Amino acid sequence: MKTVNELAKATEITQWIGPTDVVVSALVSDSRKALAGTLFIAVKGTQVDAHDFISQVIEKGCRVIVAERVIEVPEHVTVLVVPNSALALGELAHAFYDYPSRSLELVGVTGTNGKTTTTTLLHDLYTELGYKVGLLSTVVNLIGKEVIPSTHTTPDQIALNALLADMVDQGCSHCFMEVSSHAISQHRIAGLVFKGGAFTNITHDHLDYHGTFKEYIAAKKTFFDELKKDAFALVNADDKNGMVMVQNTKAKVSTFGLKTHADFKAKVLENSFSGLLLTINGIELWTRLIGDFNAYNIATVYGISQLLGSDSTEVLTVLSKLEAVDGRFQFTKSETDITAVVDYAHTPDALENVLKTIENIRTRNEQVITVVGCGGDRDALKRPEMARIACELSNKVILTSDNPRTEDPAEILKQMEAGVGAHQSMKVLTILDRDQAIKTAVSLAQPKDIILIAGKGHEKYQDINGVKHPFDDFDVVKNYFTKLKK
Ligand SMILES: CC(=O)N[C@H]1[C@@H](OP(=O)(O)OP(=O)(O)OC[C@H]2O[C@@H](n3ccc(=O)[nH]c3=O)[C@H](O)[C@@H]2O)O[C@H](CO)[C@@H](O)[C@@H]1O[C@H](C)C(=O)N[C@@H](C)C(=O)N[C@H](CCC(=O)O)C(=O)O
Ligand SMILES: Nc1ncnc2c1ncn2[C@@H]1O[C@H](COP(=O)(O)OP(=O)(O)OP(=O)(O)O)[C@@H](O)[C@H]1O
Ligand SMILES: N[C@H](CCC[C@H](N)C(=O)O)C(=O)O
Ligand SMILES: [Mg+2]
Repeated sequence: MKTVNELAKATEITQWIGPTDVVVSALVSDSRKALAGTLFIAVKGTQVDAHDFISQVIEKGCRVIVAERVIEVPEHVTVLVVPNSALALGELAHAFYDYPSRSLELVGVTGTNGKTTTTTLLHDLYTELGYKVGLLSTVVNLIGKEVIPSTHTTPDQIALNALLADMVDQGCSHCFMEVSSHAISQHRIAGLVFKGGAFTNITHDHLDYHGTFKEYIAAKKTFFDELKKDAFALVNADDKNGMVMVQNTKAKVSTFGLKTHADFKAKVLENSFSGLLLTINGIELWTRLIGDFNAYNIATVYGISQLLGSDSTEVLTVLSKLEAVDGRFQFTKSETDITAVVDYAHTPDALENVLKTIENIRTRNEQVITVVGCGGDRDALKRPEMARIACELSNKVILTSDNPRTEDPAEILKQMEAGVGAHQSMKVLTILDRDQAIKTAVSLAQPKDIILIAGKGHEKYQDINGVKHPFDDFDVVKNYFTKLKK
């Protein structure tokens, strides 16, 4: 419970209409969840403008409304007019939950790829170091070992602050969280105090939402623009937009990388199906993670740990024991010696990295068979690109469905096929049903071949028209492997 007076201190209010001493039991931004005593914040979204629901929530008993314009309400209702409701929602939610980020070492990781991997490694690292740690990620949210299912990469303002408050209540010292570009644009992280932020990389994704690559960069950069002076900003020195991210930051800037000079510099010595041997700032380290891109992730994690003041030797010892994240280069072998790799590569860059990793670590001239699709209601421009990359770096490609969501999967596949050059088309099969596509890959594979199943990684469902049908790439391929005769 909080009074409007207390809450109002947390955000800019341009006009205040009505009573000031009202008690608020909860914050709500979805009219369907409004109850008597709750404060309703009207946010204009991509589908609807919640200002249209204000009279409905007043009927349900809301006595306080936060809105972007003056609205006519009964006398007993308070209206707080704010310049930006989404921003106010973040700041008010932070205040409502007693400013939880101030009591945590909160570190945010942004970038196109590598957020889940780095934040999860950080969670596991700090847990091993003896701390109770929170994690907010695409795969799962964790408070220590307690699992809270994840619906977004970065939760909305209310859910996010409620989770951070639970972390504080349950004695967490740190929280590592993914910061998606959608979250930055929608002010889901407004009001939070970050101990530091890290930038992994930026490549083609989400242009459906941000419009242009320039706008996508600008959205990510805002995160660093808003870090405080005593925070750290760790960026990828090898990414051409790494320094762009921190052009206007007040935070203390450090870099990591493999190719150019960097404060935390990694060098890959060996790369195989059992892991990576690398050096970080000259110290040798063995990790179970696979692929050069994971050397970047390890360098990010190591860099953050040093910026948080942890002991370098202790950190490196633990890092060498950590397991890969679910659905990230997760592999299994059939009794007939076919390898299947399940990976969450759902962007052109990630797909290229994973296929190049396979190219580097395969020992003989095995065939690489790639099964890949692209999600519906997401950036369509990456579809032909991903098909082109799959063809260039595989011996055989099976184009299939990912999460079509509300789109026609056959149409998505046509857009992917447009990326396949005439000289490559012999390599390509299109099989809409993902289960059948995986089955076909298994039947085409010879002993020693490698099947890459890309795009869905850890996901346990296929979203078709809003219905989540149980589906797990790893289980499906393992099942077809068991049916193979030796
Ligand atoms: C495109 C997008 O990001 N949409 C997010 C956005 O929804 P929106 O702007 O479309 O909202 P809207 O439906 O127009 O509604 C506007 C407001 O009206 C309210 N409303 C709506 C209906 C109603 O009856 N009553 C009502 O009050 C809503 O609660 C909302 O406050 O705000 C919602 C509330 O925070 C999010 O749940 C929703 O995420 C959707 C489900 C989504 O799929 N988002 C994905 C793209 C996303 O956010 N992904 C990133 C990761 C991307 C990556 O890097 O891989 C993530 O962080 O998860
Ligand atoms: N540092 C990296 N650079 C490039 N590609 C990477 C990197 N780390 C992981 N990948 C690739 O990207 C895929 C997604 O990795 P991860 O889940 O860690 O990224 P993410 O940023 O959390 O993605 P999302 O935006 O969906 O939350 C992996 O399966 C792998 O193929
Ligand atoms: N966080 C990403 C996940 C994409 C995963 C892929 N399987 C798809 O459905 O496109 C997104 O929401 O765009
Ligand atoms: Mg993620």
